[in-house]
Amino acid sequence: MNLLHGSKVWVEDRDSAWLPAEVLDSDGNEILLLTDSGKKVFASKEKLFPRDADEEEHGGFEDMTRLAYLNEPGVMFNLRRRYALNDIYVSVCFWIVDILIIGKWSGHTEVLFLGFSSFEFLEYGYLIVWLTRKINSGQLDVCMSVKRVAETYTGSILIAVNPFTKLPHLYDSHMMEQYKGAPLGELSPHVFAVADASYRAMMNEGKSQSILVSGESGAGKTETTKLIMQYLTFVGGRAAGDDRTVEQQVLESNPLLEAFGNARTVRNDNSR
Ligand SMILES: Nc1ncnc2c1ncn2[C@@H]1O[C@H](COP(=O)(O)OP(=O)(O)OP(=O)(O)O)[C@@H](O)[C@H]1O
Repeated sequence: MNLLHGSKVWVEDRDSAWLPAEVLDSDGNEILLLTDSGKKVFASKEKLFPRDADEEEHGGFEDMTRLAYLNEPGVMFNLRRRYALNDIYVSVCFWIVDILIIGKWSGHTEVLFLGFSSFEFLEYGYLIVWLTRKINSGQLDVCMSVKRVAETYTGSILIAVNPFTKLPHLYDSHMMEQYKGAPLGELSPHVFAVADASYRAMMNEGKSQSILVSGESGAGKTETTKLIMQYLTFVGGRAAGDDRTVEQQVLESNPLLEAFGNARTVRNDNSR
């Protein structure tokens, strides 16, 4: 990592977890930093993370893979910025980026067609590393052209930050209508987008789908699952021969769900 005078970094802090800071002096074993709050602190090189100060200007990225540095403080800061605007959902999208490379090897023109995951591509400058390795090992003499030819969507993780407050505008019928049939990634990240994608996959492929909702106690798993069920009842309609709507049927099963395994935890007094 570049630690010249003026380099932007993240430094660990006991109260705020991470603080934005700038390098003042990197000559000694310990790096001297000036935090954004005006404090001078020393920190060892291994404990610092690079920071892109330009990204701090706007309200955060919907897709975390757009961050210049996908490190812990960068991710936390992005979530915090979006949370401050009541944008509680953020996605981490995976794409396969297809790259066409034209190069020369032993006087012959070589055309290579390669697929990189968006993570490799964005986080590690993987392509540069890969090309350098090819050239160093004599597998490529000259690289003449590199072109990004296609991007294929492969999967997505949705991160939800518990708002601990009611945000009805996020879940009303207008919102459900918007996400109905919209390709994943076209609209802002949302639990309805994930529910819709799995519903479409089930209908189109005729196969069962799974949505994994994971998090610590009190993170919002039960609320998220209820929202998924609400959305599925909205798009699912009613089974032939049953007068009850799917929504009625699911809601009728809720007291049963709630009757099992209720146990208060330190993080959640409504744990189940
Ligand atoms: N999307 C949301 N909107 C508003 N409030 C929420 C949301 N998600 C969670 N909450 C709040 O957080 C509380 C805890 O959420 P929830 O019961 O879903 O957690 P959990 O992950 O299921 O916890 P446990 O593992 O302990 O059962 C809820 O009672 C609710 O007040």
